[in-house]
Amino acid sequence: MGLLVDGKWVDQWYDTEKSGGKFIRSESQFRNWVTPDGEPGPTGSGGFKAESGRYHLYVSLACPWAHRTLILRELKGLTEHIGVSVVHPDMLEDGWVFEGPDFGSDVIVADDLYGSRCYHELYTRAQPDYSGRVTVPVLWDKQQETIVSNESADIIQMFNSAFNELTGDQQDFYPESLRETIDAVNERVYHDVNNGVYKSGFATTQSAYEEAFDALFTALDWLEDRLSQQRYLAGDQITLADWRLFTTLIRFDAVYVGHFKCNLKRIDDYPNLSNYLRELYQVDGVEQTVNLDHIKRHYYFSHRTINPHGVIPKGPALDFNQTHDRDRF
Ligand SMILES: N[C@@H](CCC(=O)N[C@@H](CS)C(=O)NCC(=O)O)C(=O)O
Repeated sequence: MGLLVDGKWVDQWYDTEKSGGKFIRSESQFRNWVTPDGEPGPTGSGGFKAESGRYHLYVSLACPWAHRTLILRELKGLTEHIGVSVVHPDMLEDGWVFEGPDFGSDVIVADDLYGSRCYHELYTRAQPDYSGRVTVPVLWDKQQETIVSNESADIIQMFNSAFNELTGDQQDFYPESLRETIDAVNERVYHDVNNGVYKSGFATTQSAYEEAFDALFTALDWLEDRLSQQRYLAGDQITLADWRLFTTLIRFDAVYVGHFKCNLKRIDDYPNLSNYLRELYQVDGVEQTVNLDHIKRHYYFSHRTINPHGVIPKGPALDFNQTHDRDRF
């Protein structure tokens, strides 16, 4: 685990000393957008036109942020247009790498474009003097050999609409009329739930942990209540808000309850959240993006400050294919 400083890899864990034990997530630095015509998007520079085969996605199957991009790639019919490379789930002294011990998963781990060993080589290929965290996901442009974006929230918006002409898929998970609601839900879900579990798990003081824990379970109660009144977070259609929550919920009982000490309740204890989770899991294309072997292996084996011996729990038994009751709406 580490980061790049002026293009050189430095092995160090998150520094929580200056923030009173709190984990503070850094901002993503590559913020360009793929657009239908190559015009600049809301941030960054232009020159990234939507084209088949031009872009490549680098992910970890363990990572909830990368997971969002894989889901949108499936749902928007982009699998033939955008390739994917998967890192090994063990993230140790060299950060994410493309090699590692077998642990019972048959997913191929490799950098399909450059055959790199370390994932940070991709960042220095894009920017030789890069300083900052080396995170997944990355949307890579094979033509300019650079990173278009390393911000999953932006990548899922690009996938939602930039390639529509190419794929003919007009489904809209971020419709104009619901944007205000979606953005408001996202804001709370991001801080208290998606990032909230990390703030709880990576806290190094009791008070920082308890603050994150309380905000997380207050937000889960709010979501449970919302989902007792409507089928999805923004109303009666699935939107980006749902997919952004989904990737945290699917990891919750297997990892966050134990490893990140988010143990007031399990998702299974919330009737609406658990049925909603199963419904989203059963949407066509989603199940194949979920890999619980990579998920459990990554968190329990890589976070040695939290779990020094890297022992991975065998349970819990989970079955997201059980029937759900969400068609009651
Ligand atoms: N804001 C980024 C966050 C991505 C992120 O933090 N990914 C984690 C994996 S779950 C990572 O690669 N961490 C490596 C590190 O922080 O050094 C996004 O949503 O794309």
